[in-house]
Amino acid sequence: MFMLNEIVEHKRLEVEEKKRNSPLSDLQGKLRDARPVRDFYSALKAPGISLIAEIKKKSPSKGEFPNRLAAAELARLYSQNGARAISVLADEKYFGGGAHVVERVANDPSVHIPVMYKEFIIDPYQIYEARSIGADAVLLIVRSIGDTSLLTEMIATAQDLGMDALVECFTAEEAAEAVIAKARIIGINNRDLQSFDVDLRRSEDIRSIIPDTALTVSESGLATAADAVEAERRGFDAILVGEALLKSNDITQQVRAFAGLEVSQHLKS
Ligand SMILES: O=P(O)(O)OC[C@@H](O)[C@@H](O)c1c[nH]c2ccccc12
Repeated sequence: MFMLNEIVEHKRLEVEEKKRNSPLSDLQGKLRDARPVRDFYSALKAPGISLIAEIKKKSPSKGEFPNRLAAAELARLYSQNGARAISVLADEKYFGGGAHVVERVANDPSVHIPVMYKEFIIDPYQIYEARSIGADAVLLIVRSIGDTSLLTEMIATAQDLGMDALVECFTAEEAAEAVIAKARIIGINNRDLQSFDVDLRRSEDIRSIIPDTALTVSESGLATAADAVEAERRGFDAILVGEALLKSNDITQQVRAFAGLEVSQHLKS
């Protein structure tokens, strides 16, 4: 079975269990006490390429990442070195994250940049969960939602709660669907979640069909700061980077390089 299908099937069971343990009405009650929303859209729109730095322990394609820092420490390091937003994996089984990890990062007093709840969202319930634990944005994967009217409803739900949605696509058809569903931020995943192949060029072709009214994010497989410069040159507003930061033995330096704060050695001369 393709990996994305397997994850989504498992997610349905998880969401049913979460709903039994804390019904939607409980989450709605918690919304009042959630920390105020930080503006993800404006963070990405700021001049220059915006780095969304990711926190995850492992992934189905890469296994465990060597980094040993706790999530909140990583988040502080990201935010102090030029990242404009943080993406935290909420999925536990496949990515080693969890809602509690998102909650810890989003409520850390030293983290001042917006936090995205990175999850395989298939039910509006998860969007309420994201806000109730202090997240500022959610990821919506067109392929796992699989229905334009549900996608439209979920984008609206996120916005009603004051959050933004990063709507992720793999193909031109999915990008067109995101536009129809009124996505304001559209991510193009360079890695196919079924085959795991990374193709940075394909995302440029897809980007060209997205109107300028939406912000665009190049996601996955960016390996060096030169890839960030290239994404900017191709007109992307932001990049989403995980592995290249998490496996670096100088994370501070690597974050600064992707954020455009350091000129890399070979460009200096
Ligand atoms: O670690 P990378 O290759 O820099 O990729 C980060 C991010 O784009 C990737 O984790 C991702 C993008 N979309 C997803 C959807 C689900 C899980 C993971 C992802």
